[in-house]
Amino acid sequence: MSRKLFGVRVEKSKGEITRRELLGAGALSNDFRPLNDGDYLIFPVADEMMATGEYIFEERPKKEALPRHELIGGIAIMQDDDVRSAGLLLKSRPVIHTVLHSESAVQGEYRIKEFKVLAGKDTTETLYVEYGHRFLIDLSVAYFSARLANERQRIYEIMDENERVLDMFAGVGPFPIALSDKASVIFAGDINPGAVSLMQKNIGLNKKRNIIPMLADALHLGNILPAHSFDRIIMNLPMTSDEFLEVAFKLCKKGGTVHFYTLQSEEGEMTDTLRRFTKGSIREKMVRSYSPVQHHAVYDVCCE
Ligand SMILES: C[S@@+](CC[C@H](N)C(=O)[O-])C[C@H]1O[C@@H](n2cnc3c(N)ncnc32)[C@H](O)[C@@H]1O
Repeated sequence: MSRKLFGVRVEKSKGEITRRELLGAGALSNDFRPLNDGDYLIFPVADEMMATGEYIFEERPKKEALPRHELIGGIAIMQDDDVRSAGLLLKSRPVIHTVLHSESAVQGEYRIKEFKVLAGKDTTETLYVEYGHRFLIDLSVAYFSARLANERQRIYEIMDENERVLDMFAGVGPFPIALSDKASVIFAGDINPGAVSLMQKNIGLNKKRNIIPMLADALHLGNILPAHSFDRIIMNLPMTSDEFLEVAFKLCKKGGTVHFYTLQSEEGEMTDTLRRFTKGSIREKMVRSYSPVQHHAVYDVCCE
């Protein structure tokens, strides 16, 4: 829309300084575009006293607020089934190639969501980069969330060199790949063949030589791997990881650490359960809020 407004006409060489002065004085009508007039610029102003005349200005197009979304590589995931907002999101950043609507919560043994394509390329695959590591992700095949990126980095930072690590629910391999530079070896199991296949590709993509991917039910790991042989064990299956605690503490060395992830409503909810397995220290930390009544927590548990 165009409108007749007061304006200040200045030489182009003085354009930037004038713009800043008008902005600083609160006089610039920023909803309208400045006019280009040969060697001059004309800024729209609210104050007649400052004006050099009246001019016709074009209104700037209003930026629409983008819908809430989670970004994984080139895929934006929206909670709402809204095709129009998905179109805005797709155009907002060149990196976004697909906008999905998550039609379900994480579900089933493989912890996968159902997705519908709202805009862009018809795919659930993308390439995601986290702290310099690259991951092939296929959200319809295996679980992945970028929200634990800082948590993976936290564990990397507290680790010692040459640790033996076990990830019992490794998915496409984000924890093993994030930790591999410090570890001597990482055993990484998952029950989902699709996740293990992507994990193998991700190990190759990041040229890691010390990760052993395993297609395995974590319940059987106590029969496959030597007892008390790991310095650090990752248990990221928040809904049901308590069912695997016996196996984890059988495999953890004395003095080693189990990182136990869970969904809970109150702080300390799992402390008594964990106390059954160790006399060592139990430290709890909130990872992120999950729903109005639950949060994702991690317990760093020392095996004694
Ligand atoms: C919440 S996801 C976490 C994946 C990965 N750690 C991450 O952060 O992206 C849990 C994973 O556990 C796997 N899983 C579920 N039950 C399992 C079991 N009994 N044994 C091994 N893996 C299992 C699922 O297939 C899924 O990939």
